[in-house]
Amino acid sequence: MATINFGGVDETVITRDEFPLDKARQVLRDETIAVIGYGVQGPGQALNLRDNGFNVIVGQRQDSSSWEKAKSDGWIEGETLFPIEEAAAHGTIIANLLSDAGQIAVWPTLKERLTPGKTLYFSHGFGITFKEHTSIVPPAEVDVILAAPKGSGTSLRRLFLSGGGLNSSFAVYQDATGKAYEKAVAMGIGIGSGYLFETDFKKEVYSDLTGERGVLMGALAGIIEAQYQVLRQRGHSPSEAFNETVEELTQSLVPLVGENGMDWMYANCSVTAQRGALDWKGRFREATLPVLNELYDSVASGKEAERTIQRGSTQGYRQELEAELAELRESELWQTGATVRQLRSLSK
Ligand SMILES: NC(=O)c1ccc[n+]([C@@H]2O[C@H](COP(=O)([O-])OP(=O)(O)OC[C@H]3O[C@@H](n4cnc5c(N)ncnc54)[C@H](O)[C@@H]3O)[C@@H](O)[C@H]2O)c1
Ligand SMILES: CC(C)(O)[C@@H](O)C(=O)O
Ligand SMILES: [Mg+2]
Ligand SMILES: [Mg+2]
Repeated sequence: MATINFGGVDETVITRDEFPLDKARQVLRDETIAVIGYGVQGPGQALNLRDNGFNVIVGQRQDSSSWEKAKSDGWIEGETLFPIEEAAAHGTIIANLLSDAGQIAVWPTLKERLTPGKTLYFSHGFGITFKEHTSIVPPAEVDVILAAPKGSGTSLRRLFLSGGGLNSSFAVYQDATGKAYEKAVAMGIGIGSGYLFETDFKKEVYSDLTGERGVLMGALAGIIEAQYQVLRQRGHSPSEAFNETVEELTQSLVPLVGENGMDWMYANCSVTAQRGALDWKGRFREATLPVLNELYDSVASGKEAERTIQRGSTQGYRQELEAELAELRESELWQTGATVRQLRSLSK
């Protein structure tokens, strides 16, 4: 375990150097990891674990598109691919990677198979933290651990295949065997994490729900829509509005932020741009602070969890989500984006 100073604050970080893959394999050598759910994280984690040499099986609803996807990813019916009940019975580490709302309906099935000494693994603190809403209360004799990749399961798999690793947080909620900590770290390494940051279930879910509703997804889409709208209403063409709002952001400036920080991106723009951005960023910060505080309160009060569960448990919810995404995709803004993306290949 390394102590690393982040902006003046010491934090505990696990690196692959001190907890190499061989050690992770050693810790989990007698375990069968049953990955339950094959949505986005399910495939990423199950395939990385399998390729890393762990003993993995997948549990999924039969006659679902995810079942077919699992088969096409090389999981074999009756050998490494089972209905949820069977996989949970075979698994000694039950990796609960169902949707957060879906975990509620399946919980009694998993709970029944969580015999003493087994491990319950999550990639989110949701089910445990919001137990008043989920009723997920694990038996006392099992370890309860978390490794939560800080990014999409798609990126987790892509980075793994390219030899990299996505950073994850990890936590122990319940240590029944005295080995929960090393199992959590070993799972984190096994699924293909780069660095592992220690947290607890509550902090993980509060920060994660705030991040995705805020800057990472909700605020990102919202501020893009607002600026595009202003530019269009002031007479700019779709392509001009899109290029100045999205294309330059994703293709030129955000990669520079990722590479070397905000000041580096600023320093690579004109003095005119730097002056204006430095003058205006405070206005944007102040304008969004109340919204972000309201969002955090909504997360901490359980309101966000309640809404996720309520909406996520209704019949036909996947189709509703699809329809909302289609509306986004078919908007002038994102249709313009589709055309602009096609032009990228021509300019290569
Ligand atoms: N999507 C990500 O990249 C990501 C990143 C970090 C953490 N997580 C966490 O990982 C977990 C899994 O997320 P995900 O996005 O992969 O899930 P998801 O929403 O894609 O759902 C996973 C699977 O659950 C199945 N499912 C849902 N309800 C069910 C039910 N009642 N019975 C049986 N199966 C059901 C779905 O068919 C799907 O195959 C969640 O806790 C999530 O918060 C996800
Ligand atoms: C990929 C995200 C947004 O980081 C994750 O938290 C999720 O819920 O999918
Ligand atoms: Mg999330
Ligand atoms: Mg997240």
